[in-house]
Amino acid sequence: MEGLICSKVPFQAVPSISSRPRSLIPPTQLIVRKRNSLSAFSVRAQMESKEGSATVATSSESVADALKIKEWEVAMFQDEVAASQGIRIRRRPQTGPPLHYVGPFEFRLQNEGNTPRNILEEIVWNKDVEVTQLKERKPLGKLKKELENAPPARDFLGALRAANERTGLPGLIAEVKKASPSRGILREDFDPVEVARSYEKGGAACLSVLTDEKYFKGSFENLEAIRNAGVKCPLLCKEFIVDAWQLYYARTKGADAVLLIAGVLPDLDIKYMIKICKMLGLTALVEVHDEREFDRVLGIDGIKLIGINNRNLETFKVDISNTKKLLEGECGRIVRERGIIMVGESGLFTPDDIAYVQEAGVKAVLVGESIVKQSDPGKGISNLFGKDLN
Ligand SMILES: O=P(O)(O)OC[C@@H](O)[C@@H](O)c1c[nH]c2ccccc12
Repeated sequence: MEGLICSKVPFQAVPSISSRPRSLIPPTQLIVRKRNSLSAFSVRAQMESKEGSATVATSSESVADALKIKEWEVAMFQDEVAASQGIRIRRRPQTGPPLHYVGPFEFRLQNEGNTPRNILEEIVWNKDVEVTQLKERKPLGKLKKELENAPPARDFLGALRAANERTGLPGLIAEVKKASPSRGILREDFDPVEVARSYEKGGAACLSVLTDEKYFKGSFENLEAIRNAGVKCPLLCKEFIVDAWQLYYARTKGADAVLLIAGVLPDLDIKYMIKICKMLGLTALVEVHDEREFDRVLGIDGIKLIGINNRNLETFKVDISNTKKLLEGECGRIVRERGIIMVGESGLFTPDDIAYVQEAGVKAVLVGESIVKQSDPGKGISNLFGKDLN
């Protein structure tokens, strides 16, 4: 199948794809290859001479091809819907449709769509592959059965509210975070259960446990171990959710809450996932980074907890004034009216930072780096708040 004979052929030069809406085709580099060992014609000729089973093979081959094309079209459509909502993250690489046959040639579209545009997109593409493989090993039916043995879901939102009322300070979601793509390794001697216990002792209301392995060096084993160690703080499964299957999985591993990132998930996905969360007893923390995401999320019923990430996950830029800016606008008025609990996320290091986001209107904060780096993470909490939370 080698023998690249032509590239940069204008898109219009290819007849059989012209029925596909042009808007779905990204800037294109067309790769046309001469088919040798498996030319469509030669295969067909061989099939015709053999008949019987060979004919079946041809038709199942074409069914598989048709399915692949459909899958590709659905994926493109999914991205188009997302883009119409201002979502820049594409759910999976746009490798183009499967190979098409034009006379003695086959072609495939190749373009910059095959390379992730930023780290968040790379993580999401990786997650898509990871989840597909996990699902094959443990289909939803099997997973649902495991729910029966899961430890009960605890009240994440209630714990944040209670902490806020008790201390007069934002309730703390303390993050069990070994590393991140932007900061590298945060804690060399990383014992997740030890860190979790220390956070609990230091007065954290809830914990966030990173479960992504590849980019954050987290794991579901960590989540499970913390839950099984008897830590009382409700646990947020900090994962890049791209598929409802992951919600069930998180629950079987002992999660009480999950993160839904508005910059990744279109409205319909968020709506659907919120419903499943409710069914499973999971609290959804819906994360936004800008006004447009905030506005979209407020158009969805049943959301009780929204996080404003001060870190742009596409560029890693951190700016805590983002929380203030977003809460000053019309969206801020709506959340106050509806009594939605707001969480200030990322980049919080000092008592002044905490006071600043509290002033902006958050009733909870999500903190990782500044406390996980301390030799005693629980002590890191009192340094962060400027007082002992107990
Ligand atoms: O370590 P920090 O700057 O205190 O940030 C914690 C948390 O907000 C951050 O880890 C985070 C917020 N949203 C996310 C989404 C995915 C991965 C990580 C995150």
